[in-house]
Parts: sequence; structure tokens; C-alpha cells
Amino acid sequence: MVDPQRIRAHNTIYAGKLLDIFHDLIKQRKMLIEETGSDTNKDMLEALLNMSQGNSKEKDKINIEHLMLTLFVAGTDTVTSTLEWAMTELLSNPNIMTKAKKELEETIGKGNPVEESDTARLPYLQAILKETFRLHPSVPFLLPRKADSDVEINGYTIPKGSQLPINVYAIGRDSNVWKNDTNLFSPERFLGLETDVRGRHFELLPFGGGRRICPGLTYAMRILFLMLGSLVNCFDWKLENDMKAEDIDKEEKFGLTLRKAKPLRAIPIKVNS
Ligand code: HEM
Repeated sequence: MVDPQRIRAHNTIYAGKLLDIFHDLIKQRKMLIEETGSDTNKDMLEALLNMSQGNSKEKDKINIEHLMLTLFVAGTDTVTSTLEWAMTELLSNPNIMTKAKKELEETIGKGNPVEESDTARLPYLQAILKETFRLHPSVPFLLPRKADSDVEINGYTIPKGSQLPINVYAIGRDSNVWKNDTNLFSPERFLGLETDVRGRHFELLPFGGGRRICPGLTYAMRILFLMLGSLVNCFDWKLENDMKAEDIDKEEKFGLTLRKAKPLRAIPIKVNS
């Protein structure tokens, strides 16, 4: 298995620790159900435990533990790092922050949290998220693909059976695809474009595409939109120690996700609605 960033090697230990945590959570929940005769949490774990009734207990327990591990690993750092990068770019580009605030103020009113039904009415906020994904895809390499047969692409022969890591990070900064300064954060480039993140436009694939496309896409887009919109509309933001916008550190750290090397530190000031 190709492991260009040594992710697989580094994460084996942490996966084991997380499995231990999920093991304990499932055990506690089962004890609760046995004691009270019912489960009052009404969540995914309850649904999985209900579904597993009557099946081989040990096998199902292991499956549930691994499913929780997968969703936890795939669904936490990806969302938080995208949000952190979006805020980093907005704080580094005060003119873009001002435009985003203006759109929100005019559309839903200053200080109000964003709701799901507002999505279509906030094209600039959508463009900010797309531009964040273009420059800072939280999964810089897609899950590797395997060539079913010999294939020729741009004069290169890819032999049957080769593993193909897809470098979404490089695609997002490819000057053959993106006009203007490809390293510049400019949500305007998406205004009026059809391009979305659902795997149909190969120039922007933050969630991958095809059969292995991220199953958390819809959920992730929804919560990112709500969180980013609410952070921008409900707070003004100040940098620590009078730091200037242009001094914000944007160094990247490649790991399971593409994180900021140094966490963003900013101070929220509640705005009056
Ligand atoms: C900003 C948020 C997210 C990004 C950028 C993201 C991105 C990705 C990418 C690029 C893949 C590989 C797709 C491919 O190779 O074609 C993937 C797979 C996956 N994602 Fe996400 N993801 C995000 C959030 C989530 C969330 C919230 C969940 C679930 C709660 C989730 C669950 C998964 C799972 C289970 C897979 C593996 C699918 C498979 O192996 O077939 N992701 N994600």
C-alpha cells in the first residue's frame, strides 16, 4: 500500500487508543440498557445496537467499534481544519471578511445565526468555502485508485494494477486550470461558476468522486456553512497582541489532514443584533 505521507504508519497506535475508547463507550451503553431496560440517548449508537440484536455479538461489537472509528477519524479533523483555514483566510484578508459580513447582514440581519434555509441566499459565503477547499483541501491526496487496465493519459502509460494517488492539493493550485494568481485567496473566482464540490468537476475534488466519494459530504457542507456563517455574522474578530493581518502564519502541516502548522488564535467580540 502506497503511504506517501507515512500516515498509515503513524496512525496505527492512535487508532488502537481510539478503539479502546469506543470499546468502553459501547460497554457503558450496553450496561445502561441492561440496567434501565431502555436507551434514552436515541442516537446512532442506539440504532446500531438495535440493528445488531440477534447477530453474532462479538462480530457486531467489533464492526460497531470500527464504524465509530472511521466516522470519528474521517469526520472531525476534516471539518475543523477546513473551518480553521477559512477563518485564517478571512482574517488575513479583511476586505473579504467585510464583504462576507455585508452579505450576511443584508440577507439575514447582523448578529443572527445562519440557518440551513439561508444557503442559497448566501453565494459569497459559498464561494468562500469553495475557495478554502481549493487552496486548503483537508484531504490533500484522495484514497488511492487502482488502474483496471492499461491506460494512457497525456502520453504516459499507466500499467494495469498501478496504484494512483490523486493529488487534489496540486490540482487546486494548477495554473493550467485556475486563472489569475493560483495562490491568491479569491472567492470571486467562483462567483457565477457552476463548479461545485460534489465530484462532478475534476478541478475541485475536496470530497473525492465516484464510488468512493466522501459519504459525509452533505453533512460536512451543511455544518461548515452554518458554523462559518455564524462565526462571521455573530462576532467581530481581533488578532492577538495587535498582530497584523498579513503576519498570520499560513504554514501547512501534512498529516491525516492538511492542518495549519500553528493553530489560529483570534479573539471573538460578540456583535449586537
Ligand atoms: C470538510 C469535511 C470533509 C472532507 C473535506 C472530506 C473528504 C473526504 C475525502 C477526500 C475522502 C476520500 C474520497 C475519495 O477518495 O474519492 C473521504 C472519505 C470518507 N469520508 Fe470524508 N470528508 C469530510 C467530512 C466527513 C464527515 C463529516 C464524515 C462522516 C461523519 C466523513 C466520512 C468519510 C468516510 C467514511 C470516508 C471513506 C469512504 C470510503 O472509503 O468509501 N467525511 N472524505
